[in-house]
Amino acid sequence: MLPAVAKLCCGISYPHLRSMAGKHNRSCILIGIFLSTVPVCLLAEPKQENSKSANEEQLFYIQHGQEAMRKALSMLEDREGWKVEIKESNGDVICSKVIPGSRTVFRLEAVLEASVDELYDLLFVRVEEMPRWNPSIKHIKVLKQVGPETVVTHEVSAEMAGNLIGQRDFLTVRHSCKQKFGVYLGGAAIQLESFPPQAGFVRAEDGPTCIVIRPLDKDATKSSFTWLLNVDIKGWLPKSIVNQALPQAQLDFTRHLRRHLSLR
Ligand SMILES: CC(C)CCC[C@@H](C)[C@H]1CC[C@H]2[C@@H]3CC=C4C[C@@H](O)CC[C@]4(C)[C@H]3CC[C@]12C
Repeated sequence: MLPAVAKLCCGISYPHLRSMAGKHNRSCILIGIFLSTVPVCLLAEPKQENSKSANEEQLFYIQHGQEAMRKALSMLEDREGWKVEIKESNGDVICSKVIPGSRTVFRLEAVLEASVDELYDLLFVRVEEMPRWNPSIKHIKVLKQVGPETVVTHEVSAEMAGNLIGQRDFLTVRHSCKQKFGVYLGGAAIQLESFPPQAGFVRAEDGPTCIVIRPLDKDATKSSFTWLLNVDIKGWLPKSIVNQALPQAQLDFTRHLRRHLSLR
């Protein structure tokens, strides 16, 4: 349905987008169309030439990542049913929504003083360096680099005083898509036989999740940052505690990111 709508829009009212799409190569052809404030993203199937050269395993990761991004974007696109949870004085807003299966997801919207490229670099390309500037994250390792747009990562959250939840680890496929209108970072948990849950850690499951970064002003020194946090942190915990800790984790993340940006 969504791709059909998007194709229709490209063909009829966005011919420049259609011609642009042809200029993008690789598996990641994504067209964000601003039907509302959140884009509808169209992900093309990986191209034939690509699938021939990439082995099946790589294709599996790419498709898993693309699928996560597509699902997360369609959650963001649905403007119904969001409840404002937190409004910060700096303009950051977090909304929540209960999705089928009774999990609560959180959407943070913020404006960051950095270009889309800078944020892409910090949050995707140099993801392993994140624990250096974000004390909520203990460790991030890229386990597999599946082409320039897709990675498999292992993350460990930091132990925090006063945090009732405790450390978690995550195994995630992260897929990125960089295009003229901004950057999309999608992800979803995966399981790897070669990387089973570690003793002493509760393996949490991230995703389908997505971060959308778009340029705000003409000189592109500011970007809008929309982050759908959709995580099953596992373990036996009261929902009330989890649903308080997660938006707090988003605020902390954004605070650390801003501080890091201010030190450049
Ligand atoms: C115990 C609970 C409360 C802690 C939850 C910690 C969560 C919020 C942390 C742990 C690992 C973190 C992720 C680590 C890596 C990335 C990849 C990057 O491209 C975007 C941010 C993102 C996706 C982080 C988002 C926040 C994250 C999921």
